Amino acid sequence: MELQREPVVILGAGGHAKVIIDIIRAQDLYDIIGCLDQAKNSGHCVAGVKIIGEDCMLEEIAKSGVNKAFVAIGDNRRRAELAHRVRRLGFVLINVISPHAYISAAAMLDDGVAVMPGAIVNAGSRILSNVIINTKASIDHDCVLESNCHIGPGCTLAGNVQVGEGTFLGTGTSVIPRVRIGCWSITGAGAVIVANIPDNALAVGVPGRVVKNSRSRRMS
Ligand SMILES: CC(=O)SCCNC(=O)CCNC(=O)[C@H](O)C(C)(C)COP(=O)(O)OP(=O)(O)OC[C@H]1O[C@@H](n2cnc3c(N)ncnc32)[C@H](O)[C@@H]1OP(=O)(O)O
Repeated sequence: MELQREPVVILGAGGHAKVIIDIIRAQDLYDIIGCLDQAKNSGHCVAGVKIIGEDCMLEEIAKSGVNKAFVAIGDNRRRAELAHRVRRLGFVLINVISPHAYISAAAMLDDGVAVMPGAIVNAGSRILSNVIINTKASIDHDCVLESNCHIGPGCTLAGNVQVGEGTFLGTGTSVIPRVRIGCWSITGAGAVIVANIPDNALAVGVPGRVVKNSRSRRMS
């Protein structure tokens, strides 16, 4: 008997959404009813999926009986805001996990999480809501990734690392064991983090040093 796929709506239609669509197709659990984006892009397609309108259509979509959504937006603050809004409208946020990622059975994932191809999540790690674990990133044992953070492509987190809410780790960041990176911070591509990083900091280099405040920057 063929499995019934559930309908899901995607918020966002950029490069990140393109990868999310690819993984949802590989998961083979959901039928994508369309993407929501800015009005000027309505009618266009992303990875073969139609942009059916703007976020203001969410209520109408909910009334039509669709109750699954995914926020496919790389910017951490915007993703957090939209996730809050779709939950208030009664949607359930699905997890988008590549079949080419390894997730330990002893790891815990909340909702709205994206795990891209080649990523690894080892035993005892906790991944909270709306986190992105990008391509080939590895999260070793007993890490905690707080909600709305984004672990960029190729990052390596050793054991017992904590990443605060809304933080973005740039491509190829490495973090040694037991370090905490605070909330809404950013690390530059290739940074090696060997000591705790406070909230709202931008840290770059080897070893990673805080060079400025992260507040004015986009998180992607
Ligand atoms: C699938 C995907 O694509 S997911 C998205 C992945 N995206 C990324 O990985 C982006 C990573 N981004 C970076 O590394 C950027 O360079 C950022 C975020 C660190 C730049 O942040 P900004 O606030 O624009 O900082 P700015 O460019 O002013 O740099 C500040 C200082 O840090 C230096 N710097 C910037 N990036 C780095 C880096 N990766 N490593 C070392 N030094 C760096 C700059 O040269 C500058 O030094 P100076 O003050 O001596 O001139």
